[in-house]
Amino acid sequence: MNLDLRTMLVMISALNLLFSGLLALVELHADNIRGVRQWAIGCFCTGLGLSFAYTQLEPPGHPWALILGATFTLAGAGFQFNGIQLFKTRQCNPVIPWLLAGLTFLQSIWFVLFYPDIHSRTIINSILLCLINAASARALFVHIEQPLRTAYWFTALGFTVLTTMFLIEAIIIFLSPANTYGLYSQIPLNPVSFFTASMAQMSIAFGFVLMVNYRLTANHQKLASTDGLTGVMNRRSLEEESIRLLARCSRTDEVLSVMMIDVDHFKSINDRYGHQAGDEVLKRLAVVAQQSIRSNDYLARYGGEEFCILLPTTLEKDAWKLADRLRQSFAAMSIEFDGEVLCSTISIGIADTKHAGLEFASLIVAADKAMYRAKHDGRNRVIMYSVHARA
Ligand SMILES: Nc1nc2c(ncn2[C@@H]2O[C@H](COP(=O)(O)OP(=O)(O)OP(=O)(O)O)[C@@H](O)[C@H]2O)c(=O)[nH]1
Repeated sequence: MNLDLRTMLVMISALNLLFSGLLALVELHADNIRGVRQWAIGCFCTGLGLSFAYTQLEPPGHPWALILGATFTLAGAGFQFNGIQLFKTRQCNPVIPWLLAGLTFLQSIWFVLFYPDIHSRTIINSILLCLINAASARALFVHIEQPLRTAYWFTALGFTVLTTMFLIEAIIIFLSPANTYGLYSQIPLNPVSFFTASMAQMSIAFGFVLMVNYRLTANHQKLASTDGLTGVMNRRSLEEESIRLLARCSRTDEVLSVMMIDVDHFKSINDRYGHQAGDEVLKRLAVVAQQSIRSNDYLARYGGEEFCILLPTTLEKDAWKLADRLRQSFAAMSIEFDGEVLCSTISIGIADTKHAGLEFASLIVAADKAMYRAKHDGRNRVIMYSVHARA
């Protein structure tokens, strides 16, 4: 197969410029997702660098095209690395692309203008590209939740191919006799490395878009399953979770408890201190409740001033102890709002699968019954369905 270097170089530089435009468009609408701008700049620099390199395919190329081609390509790889760090919400060092560009610029000037040596120049460039691409691959080969992991690893694969390719290139050029390597020389290394780099660059750009897409999907899923005021799960996702947990209970004979929590006289808090003060009480209750439960329990805002907690592998009487601790912590709390100090209490009803059955609806009805019994008995207390509320 006779691969034409010029066509490949034109294609890959045009694709990189196109991807930079695409990523710039993605950036416009990817609110809160950091790093996309760096990737757009990175692709632009790489595209520009490769366009300069193109002019070298017909000797004699202009020395400044050589120098600028390498400089922009290295800067592009640096911007891509920084974009990954920002995407991962890590600190990034803005100096990295400039440092890589500066180093490449200086060594290229030296080995092009003052001491022409294509071998040393290409080896140094290949080593720098190998290192920065290895750093990008390393940053992406991490264990994170799916489906983002697929996108990370797909992109990391592109960087790994580039790393390996530049390493092999550096070794081959190092071992080859002087004056036998050139961008335009007819050696098998050039078409192979051009083709591999083109494929890798393309998969990296696709990988970036995939990463943004999966991050946006995850953000939307989180928004759809979270209560906007308190940040805990909403009723819909609690119901989804309950289906899974109750199916496990029926398979394994495990027990599950449900806790319904309702703020006492909440209407009068709203009426006396205002709706925002009421919101603050709900937020503080969510925080205390979250701190009181285990990592495998589920807290959700069930509606208005009502919260619900699912407690897997917990009997009613054990849930009672936890609920009473939560009731006491909340009652002891003073909530400052707008110069006023508010105190509030909660009533809690508890039911478990042993007494109320394996249907989510029947568990909620039972826990609600217990909670209304707590209200009826004077509020600020915890009632178990099996003991006091079963009629
Ligand atoms: N601030 C605020 N108030 C809410 C929210 N959702 C519901 N409410 C209010 O919560 C109040 C609930 O009042 P009620 O159902 O009468 O109950 P209560 O006053 O807590 O009385 P008991 O439950 O019997 O102790 C209503 O006034 C609702 O408007 C919310 O998100 N924020």
